[in-house]
Formats: sequence, C-alpha cells, structure tokens
Amino acid sequence: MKYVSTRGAAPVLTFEEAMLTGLARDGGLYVPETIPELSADDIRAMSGASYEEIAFKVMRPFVGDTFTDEEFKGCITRAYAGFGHTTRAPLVQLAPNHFLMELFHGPTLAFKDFAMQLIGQMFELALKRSGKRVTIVGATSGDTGSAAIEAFRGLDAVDVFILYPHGRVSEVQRRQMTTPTESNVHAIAMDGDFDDCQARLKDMFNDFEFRDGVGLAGVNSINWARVLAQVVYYFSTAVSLGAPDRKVSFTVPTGNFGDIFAGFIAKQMGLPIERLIIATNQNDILHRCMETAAYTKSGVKPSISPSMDIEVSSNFERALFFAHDQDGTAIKGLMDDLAANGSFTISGNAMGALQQHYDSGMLDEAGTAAMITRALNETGEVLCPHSAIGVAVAENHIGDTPMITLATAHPAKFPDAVEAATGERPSLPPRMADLFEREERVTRAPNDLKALQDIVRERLSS
Ligand SMILES: Cc1ncc(COP(=O)(O)O)c(C=O)c1O
Ligand SMILES: N[C@@H](CCOP(=O)(O)O)C(=O)O
Repeated sequence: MKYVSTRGAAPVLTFEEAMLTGLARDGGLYVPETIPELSADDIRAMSGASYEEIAFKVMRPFVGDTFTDEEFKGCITRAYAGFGHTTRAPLVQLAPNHFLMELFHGPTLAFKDFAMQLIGQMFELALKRSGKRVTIVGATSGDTGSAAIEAFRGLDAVDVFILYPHGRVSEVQRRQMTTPTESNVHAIAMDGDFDDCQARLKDMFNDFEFRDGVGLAGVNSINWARVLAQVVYYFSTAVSLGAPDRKVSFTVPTGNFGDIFAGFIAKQMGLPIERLIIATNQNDILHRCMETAAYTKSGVKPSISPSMDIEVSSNFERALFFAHDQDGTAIKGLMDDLAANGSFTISGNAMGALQQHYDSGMLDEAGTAAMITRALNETGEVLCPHSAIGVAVAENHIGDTPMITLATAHPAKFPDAVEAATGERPSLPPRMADLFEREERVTRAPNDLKALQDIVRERLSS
C-alpha cells in the first residue's frame, strides 16, 4: 500500500513513513493511492465480531508490511483495553430510525481517543524498532490535544507539544492538557483561534530545516493513521444494524472534516452508506460551501461547541482530492486560492462528485442549547453541544434508511453549556474527579512561528 499527497508533488510513502511524517512536503495530505475494497461477505462476517476484530479486518489492508499481523493485533488490543464500554462505540436508539453512536467512552471522553490510543501504540512500536525519537506538535480546539497527551505522556521516544487557542477551549479540556505531570508533555496556550494554531503547525512542517532538525511528527488528522482508525466505527455500527444487507446513513458533527472523511473511506471500501451528513455549528463554512460551491472564510466566531470553531477545514482537502479524480494540481490551485484570497470556488463536476456522498446542515447557538434541552426531555440522553448539533441536523435528513449520529464528546467536557441548557451539571468520571484541584502547567505564546519554534527547541534541549 502506497500513500500519495493530495497536491501531487511529494514523495510516495509507505504506511509507516506516512504515519511518522505528518504533512506531505508539498503541503498536502497523504491518502492511499488506491482504496482496498471489502466484499459483502467480508462485511457480513463482521457480524458478532468484537470491535477489535473488526478493527483488524478494516485496517489491515492499509498497513502493508509495517507491522506483522500479531504486532498489529497487539496494538489494537492494547489501544482499546482502557475504554469504559465493552462494545467501544455503543449505539443508543433515539427515535424509530435514529441512532446515536457514543464515541466518548475512551480515556479523554472524546472520539479522538479511538485513533489516538492506537497511534500511540503504533508509534511506540515503530520508534522502538528504529531507535528514533520524534517531536510531536499538535494543534487543537480542545479534544485532539488532550487525547494526544494521554496517548503519548511518559513515552521516552516522544516529546508532545500541543498548541491550543488561549481562552477558547472549555475548562475541562484545558485542564486535561495542562495538568499531566510528565516532562515530555508541553501545553502551549497560543493567541488566536484554532485556525491560527493549525496554520502555525503547518508552517512548522513547511520549514524543512526546523522539521528535520527536531524530527517533527504530527498526530492531527493531517496524519493518515488518524483517519484510518476512525473508519472502523462506521463498520462496527453499520454491521450491528444489518449492513451489508441494509443501508445506513451517518450524520457527523464536523470541523476539520477528518471524522466524516473516515465515513467516506468506509463507503469507498464497500460499506453501504447512503448519505454522509455534514453538521456544522455557526462556523458553517462547509455547509455554505455545499450550498453555493464557494468556500469562503468569514472569520471564526466562538461558540458553545468550541471544538468545531474551525474555518480552514484541513481534511476537506482530502475530500476535494477525490472529488477532482485525484488531480493534485487542481487541489494545489484551490489551496493557493484559499491562502491568497480566503476563498475558492469548486467546479460543477467536483460539486457533483461531493453531492453524490454528502449533504449538510448547520445549527446556531440558540438551536444547540434548545436541542440539548429537548434531547434530555424526549430521550433522557445528555448530549454535548457538538453531538446536539449532529442530532438536530440529522433530524432534517431522516428517511427510510436508519440514521446514525455520531456523539463525539462526553457532556462533562462542556459542563457550562450543558448546565445552561438542562439545569444539571454533568459530572466527570471518578478517575477525573480531582481534575480541578490538579496543578496546571502551561506556556503562553504569541501567534508567531519563530516564537513557537524557539519554545519547542528550548524545551527539547532542557
Ligand atoms: C467533540 C468534537 N466534535 C466534532 C469535532 C469535529 O471533528 P472533525 O474535525 O473530524 O470534523 C471535533 C473536533 O474535531 C470535536 O472535538
Ligand atoms: N476538534 C479538533 C480539531 C483538530 O482536529 P484534528 O482531527 O485535525 O486533530 C480538536 O479537538 O482539536
């Protein structure tokens, strides 16, 4: 299995190289050259299998000879052993044709744990074998950062630096990042919004002297392995509802487009997915783009679903690559337009290709709060604001096909928003009960590449 860049001008890599490399050297994102297909019988055989068994079947063809079967199975087993639910991604029925996929039973209470816990295992194995060290730098709007820190804290061969937008993550998210005591963990509160954090991260990758000097690696969804691990729960839940003999649709609360793009990969592999619904908050650039073909930045507005306060949706580039028949030159043109003018326009053909798979919807702030209240009253389910957006958008797209909405985070990560909507403050699991008493350790930084690079270099040499 080979991996190519969405901008068509970077070296072709193996799975291991793509996993440890992060951003392609032409600024693009790695994707598999071809997407392996599973037959209806292969998918049918997943019925009754454990999450871990399904994970192995789904991901194995992408991994090539990076790991033996036994090594890869070991990574998968260890990755999900600490999850607080035996089925890992349980389904709860909300209404006759509407199901909620709970993705918040991992150690940091968000869907990011599904991929990050596995990547932690795979990095550890690959780095032990090569004797190399890496410096992970990640950008987060709150959940990727805590999941990455949890997966890599204390690992000898890794330092992990997380850039988060100062004052724009929930207090629980911030404390998850600032309270770990391991010396290889470095939380950085940066001026600006998540897009600024992600832009500086990509600048670091595009500065080859810095990148090669510190051994930079990425665990944002820039990293193909992140997307791959997220493909699995599309299979496990669809199969539990009757796939491949019954179609399903998914609604996905969306920001950086990694999670919903994993659904697209599942569909390309043969899972009978009817529609993939993009659900956005008031930062609705993706929804506007689906309606008008114009991807136009308008300024990120802070919301009660802060993890989705994103306008430069990194993985949309991967979706565009497939919508343009894998034409890297076309994608480079669009991304250059975005960098120069803050917008690009998608051609009729490419829009047609996107609309074959995706629909979209948005929910504003008042609607999000109202949905959290209504979900509790009507179903007894306490939703986080991101999941509430998914549920409300899904309700406008439910037809004869079962709809599965992804619940991407635990409500206790966003207690203020949930309490304001329901009158009840959701509590953290007992293992996190003292989170608010733990000492915080964080570095403040400006939105400035050189200042950030200096922080990384200084910490590595101390
Ligand atoms: C809780 C939560 N929901 C939804 C999203 C959106 O996911 P994606 O960026 O993969 O679209 C994120 C962050 O990305 C998140 O943290
Ligand atoms: N919502 C994310 C944003 C980063 O997304 P990623 O999937 O690219 O890591 C977060 O919580 O940080």
